[in-house]
Amino acid sequence: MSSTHRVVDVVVLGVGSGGEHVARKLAAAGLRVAAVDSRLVGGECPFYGCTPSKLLIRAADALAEARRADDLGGRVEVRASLGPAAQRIREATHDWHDDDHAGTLEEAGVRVVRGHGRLAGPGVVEVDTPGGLSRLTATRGVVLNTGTEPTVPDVEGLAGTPYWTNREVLTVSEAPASLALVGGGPIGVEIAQALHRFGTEVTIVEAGPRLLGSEEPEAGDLLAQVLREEGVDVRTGADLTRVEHDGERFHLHVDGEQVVVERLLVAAGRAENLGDVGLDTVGLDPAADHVEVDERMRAGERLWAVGDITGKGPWTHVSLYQGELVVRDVLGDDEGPWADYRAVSRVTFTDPEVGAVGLTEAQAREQGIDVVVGTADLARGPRGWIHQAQGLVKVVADRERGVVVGATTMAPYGGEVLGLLSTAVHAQVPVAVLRTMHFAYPTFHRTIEVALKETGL
Ligand SMILES: Cc1cc2nc3c(=O)[nH]c(=O)nc-3n(C[C@H](O)[C@H](O)[C@H](O)COP(=O)(O)OP(=O)(O)OC[C@H]3O[C@@H](n4cnc5c(N)ncnc54)[C@H](O)[C@@H]3O)c2cc1C
Ligand SMILES: NC(=O)c1ccc[n+]([C@@H]2O[C@H](COP(=O)([O-])OP(=O)(O)OC[C@H]3O[C@@H](n4cnc5c(N)ncnc54)[C@H](O)[C@@H]3O)[C@@H](O)[C@H]2O)c1
Repeated sequence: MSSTHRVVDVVVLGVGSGGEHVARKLAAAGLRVAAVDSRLVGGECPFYGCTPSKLLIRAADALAEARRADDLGGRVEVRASLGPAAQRIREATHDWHDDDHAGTLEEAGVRVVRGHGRLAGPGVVEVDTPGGLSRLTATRGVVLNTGTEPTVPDVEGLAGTPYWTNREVLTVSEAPASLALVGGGPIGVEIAQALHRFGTEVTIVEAGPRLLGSEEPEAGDLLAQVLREEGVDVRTGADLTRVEHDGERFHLHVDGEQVVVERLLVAAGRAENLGDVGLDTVGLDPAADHVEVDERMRAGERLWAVGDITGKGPWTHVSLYQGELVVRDVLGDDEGPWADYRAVSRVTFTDPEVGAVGLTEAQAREQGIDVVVGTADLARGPRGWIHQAQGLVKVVADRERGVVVGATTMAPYGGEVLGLLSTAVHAQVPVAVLRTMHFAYPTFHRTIEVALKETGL
């Protein structure tokens, strides 16, 4: 095996959303940049995450809306087919080839290196490439962006069965007849509802007491109700003790019953890719859950980290936000502002969508905030009633400071409705000021006014 050595300014190790942004921007600024990836340059989001899942959901929502027309405007016959959505996904992912990412990085002057990379001391990365060992020395430093892998729970019999993770389910071109999902987090609920709308018989097996366990309990409970009304079998607090595959079907042993399905999707969380990236060579603990970063995303000597591995929020927009901070730090910006996670927003793209920003009520109480909440039922608002939609708005406010510190907007396009409250949390707009706003009639966001009033602030 041969070995090569190259000196650059910056090495991006793992090219997810934030790493790709860093590599492109620093190369455009004239720096010598190498970007190392062992799989697809661009990471999970464009190939197996956000983009394909949202294309699937867009198609499934169109089916649901067409079915609603039956009650509202006349007879509509829906014959669902996954074909067009699968085709759009294939186009968007270039059939799971990363030319659009790696190629454009190379055009921007980035040297793309394929293979598993590891830190080998401050500013040094070694890559197992198909042609041998490649040693990269980064004079300014390394940006670590190695992301996550699906976690597979330790359930008897599960290992060795042909289960799917997000990486398989988003590549299919036909909806399975039946599917069980292990996990009722964002991946589980989004895919469960979408495939159910394409005709798949769906069972969600969630060990925790509710769906979307990290969000407000009211949202998880209402989502379970919505999914059940739609026909999804939602089992929360479920104890999955064993899985078998008989060559054709999966048999799940859940709470003493058997659930028999054609396909099984494991959506039970993610594990950070930190075990084999040489963290010990830079004085960091390879067994830690996350890489600790400061407000400039610095993680050690000549080392920055961005994305899911920082534990600041496992979303693409957080990775991109952090990537931009690294770009500014590398290019010598001394002004800031630096990282601020008070108003991190996120959206689960079910129907209705669950948008959230900042702290949940429980998190605010844990922080010792004198909490006051306001909750309002979207169905009682004018547009909620017109649309026969279900949803809610919950605001979590700091009584002492009179500002909103967190909020949930569950509604059709709830992720868009969230914008107003994201601004409120980010800019610390007093509740008293928000309550004097004009809320257009009859919008979904009028329900925010009701929730704000409920706080009594
Ligand atoms: C199904 C699904 C849907 C999602 N939907 C959304 C959504 O709608 N909105 C949203 O904001 N987020 C969503 N997410 C989360 C989002 O995908 C991630 O937060 C996002 O990809 C950011 O990840 P990252 O930057 O940490 O790196 P990743 O995208 O995880 O990329 C890490 C890269 O590092 C590479 N790598 C790892 N180790 C090494 C190594 N040792 N050597 C070389 N290369 C290595 C990997 O091959 C990979 O390319 C979704 C996730 C999933 C799974
Ligand atoms: N719209 C979005 O922004 C979006 C969409 C999908 C995924 N994501 C991100 O991707 C990441 C992964 O999503 P996820 O849904 O896999 O993770 P998650 O950790 O949020 O949820 C996993 C769920 O699986 C359950 N679980 C774990 N082991 C189980 C078992 N043995 N039996 C039954 N249930 C079990 C957990 O209780 C949990 O509710 C998340 O961090 C999420 O934020 C984001």
